[in-house]
Amino acid sequence: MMNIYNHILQAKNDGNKLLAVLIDPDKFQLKNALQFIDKVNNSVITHIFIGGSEVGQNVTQALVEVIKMLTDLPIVLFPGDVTQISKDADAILFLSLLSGRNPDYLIDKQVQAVPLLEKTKLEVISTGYILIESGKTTAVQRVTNTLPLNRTDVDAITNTAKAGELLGKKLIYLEAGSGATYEVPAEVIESVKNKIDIPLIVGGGIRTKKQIENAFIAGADMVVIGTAFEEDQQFFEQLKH
Ligand SMILES: CC(C)=CCC/C(C)=C/CC/C(C)=C/CC/C(C)=C/COP(=O)(O)OP(=O)(O)O
Ligand SMILES: O=P(O)(O)OC[C@@H](O)CO
Ligand SMILES: [Mg+2]
Repeated sequence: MMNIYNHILQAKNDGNKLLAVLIDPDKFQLKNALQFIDKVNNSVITHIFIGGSEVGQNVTQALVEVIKMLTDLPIVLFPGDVTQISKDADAILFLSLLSGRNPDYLIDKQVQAVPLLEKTKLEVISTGYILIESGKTTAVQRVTNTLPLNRTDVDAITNTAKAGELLGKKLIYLEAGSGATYEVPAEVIESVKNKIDIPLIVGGGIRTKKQIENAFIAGADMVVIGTAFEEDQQFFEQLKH
């Protein structure tokens, strides 16, 4: 099987858009796994992301083990902390929070992660993570004690993304934050897309098919959705037509 990053790169080059469901171990009930993952398997979803800002110890490992039994889709860790590293996932977004100025989330968590990653075969995907102001204080902002970038400051966001690419990041992730009031603006996505060559992921506050399409049209290669699937499983149906 092609590795996960190369598959994302190929999809980007072929113009095949990708859609990830974000499962937050903090909220997901294991007893619902069979029914939920069955819906995921029968949808247009291409990736399963697992992560959260505030997740208890060992919860992620148990969740990954169960989900892995239920799907052939790639399982990608999207961790808020080193405690969310599970050897049974396929890959990990190795995030550095480029929008903030908190050294813990720029480099320290990553250093702490190294001995844990060395015990796994996880594919490590270096990702520049950029939090964008979205109408309310999000969990990422609270946990990291950083400020998001102003959603109207397109230049600052674009330059941050470009700096990430120049630093060698393999992906850029524009994040409005889970449950965001406003998703990442299309003009921000467009501007970043025009400046970088690496794949672009966009997430936070996307709740309709139209918003997904708008993000793709603006230039997102992958969209990530958590809340809309959590709160309304009819959303799987809406995506079919
Ligand atoms: C390097 C390793 C292994 C860990 C640190 C990784 C870094 C720098 C993370 C950045 C900051 C962070 C807290 C990211 C979390 C991203 C995430 C999974 C968000 C998902 O949503 P939640 O923030 O949990 O939303 P809810 O409020 O809906 O629960
Ligand atoms: O829960 P939602 O608002 O879909 O956001 C998920 C987001 O954190 C992924 O980037
Ligand atoms: Mg959470």
